[in-house]
Amino acid sequence: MSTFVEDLMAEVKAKNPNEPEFHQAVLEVAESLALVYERHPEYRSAKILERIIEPERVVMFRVPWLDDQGEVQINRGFRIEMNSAIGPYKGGLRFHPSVNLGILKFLAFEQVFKNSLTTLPMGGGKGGSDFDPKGKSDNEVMRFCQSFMTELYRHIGANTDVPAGDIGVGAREIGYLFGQYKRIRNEFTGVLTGKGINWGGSLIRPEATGYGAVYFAAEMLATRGETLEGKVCLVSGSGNVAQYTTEKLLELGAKVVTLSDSGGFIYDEEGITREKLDFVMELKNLRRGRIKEYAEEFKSAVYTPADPNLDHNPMWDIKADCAFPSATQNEINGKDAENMVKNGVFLVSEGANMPTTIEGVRVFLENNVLYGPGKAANAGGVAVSGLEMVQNSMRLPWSREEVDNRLRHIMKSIHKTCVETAERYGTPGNYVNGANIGGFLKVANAMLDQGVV
Ligand SMILES: NC(=O)C1=CN([C@@H]2O[C@H](COP(=O)(O)OP(=O)(O)OC[C@H]3O[C@@H](n4cnc5c(N)ncnc54)[C@H](O)[C@@H]3O)[C@@H](O)[C@H]2O)C=CC1
Ligand SMILES: O=C(O)CCC(=O)C(=O)O
Repeated sequence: MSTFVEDLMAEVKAKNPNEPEFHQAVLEVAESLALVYERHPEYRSAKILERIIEPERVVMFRVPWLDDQGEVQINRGFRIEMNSAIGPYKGGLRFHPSVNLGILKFLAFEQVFKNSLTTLPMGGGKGGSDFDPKGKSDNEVMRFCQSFMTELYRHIGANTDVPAGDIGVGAREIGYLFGQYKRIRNEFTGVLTGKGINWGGSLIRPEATGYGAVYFAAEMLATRGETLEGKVCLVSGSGNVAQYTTEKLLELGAKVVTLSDSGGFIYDEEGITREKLDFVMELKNLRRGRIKEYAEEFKSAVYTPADPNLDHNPMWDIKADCAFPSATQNEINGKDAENMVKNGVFLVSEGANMPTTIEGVRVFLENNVLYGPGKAANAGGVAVSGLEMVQNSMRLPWSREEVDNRLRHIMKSIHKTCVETAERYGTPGNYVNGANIGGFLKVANAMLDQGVV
């Protein structure tokens, strides 16, 4: 580790105690930027990274609501407005009991670089709450969302900060949040993305993150003259990103054999077909059930419950060619990464944000795995959110084909930026450096132009 990185990390840890995920995200970027700082001391003297690390604004607020029994419940709400050098703050809202300041800061920090890579004018932000939508009635979710927006509305706006979905925030939640914003502000604007198609949403936004992660994988494979046809793929998660990753993989002739949720994973050796995926979509999006039910429905599948006492996840110990982690942060540790390499996995395209630990990333890079980090591979979601903002400004919706073509083009361009930047900075094939440096340069140059703000 260079002295620059050591000093920076000591300060980050001292100023942001008890935020391990944030430290991890900063360390990964700082290590890449050490290569840039050797050539461009102007970024170092202007303390660009030190400024990016400090959120422009953090809003933390009380979210009181009444449950179906009439009892008062209190959650904590957050919005991290991380960086607005290249556009309005943009990034999702996460509703999950694990949400805290450190997790949202890591996500907002990643978002700054990711949004820059999309080529669209979007700054970085993230928000959410420790509210758990699991097991709540629609009315409870609505009352929570209305209370959340009753504070959040002051801080956001179509040209200021545009939230969207993330874990636990899908079409239902965005609908309730948008309804409350419109009621309070008395205006119909593109203040949120991921909206319903009849009220300002964009076609392909629900599919975009998953499709994008697969397009990115196809680009990586093309560098070795390969395609996804016939590849055996591990997909984790079973929510929005996992579902549309699976859909696109099936379309391109790959075989998907796993899906998971926080309870455990299913392994279907025969492969998840279109019909089985429809079952998962109904199970997760409408009935809001557990993935375990897949193995009860389809006899070709085996369900393995999650075991917190194991030092690895047996799902990552299954023979396969490609992996698409699409659940949550740090779901692949060093041991998992070793198991994957041992079992033949030679491509990892991250649909989730930071699903691989620092040790896991090291294993992938040392073993020449085609490793697409989340901030590049899953940027398709926010990219189509950016396209939703464009359509809202024009008050003109685009066709499915138009949006999908633009998404493909953006993923191709992100891939090209990663490859060319990694090469320019002396680490060919290293998508981590390519994404970190490629995302950084645009933001850093904008910050230099705009003075010390
Ligand atoms: N929705 C989007 O457009 C984007 C999402 N992402 C990332 O993709 C990942 C998945 O998000 P979505 O599919 O949108 O959320 P979702 O709420 O639709 O699905 C989340 C999935 O992850 C699983 N999960 C959550 N916590 C878990 C845990 N602790 N252990 C095991 N499984 C767990 C859930 O059971 C569920 O299957 C997250 O890392 C998110 O930040 C990244 C870019 C955009
Ligand atoms: O669509 C968006 O604005 C946010 C997507 C998101 O939260 C992410 O890229 O992690």
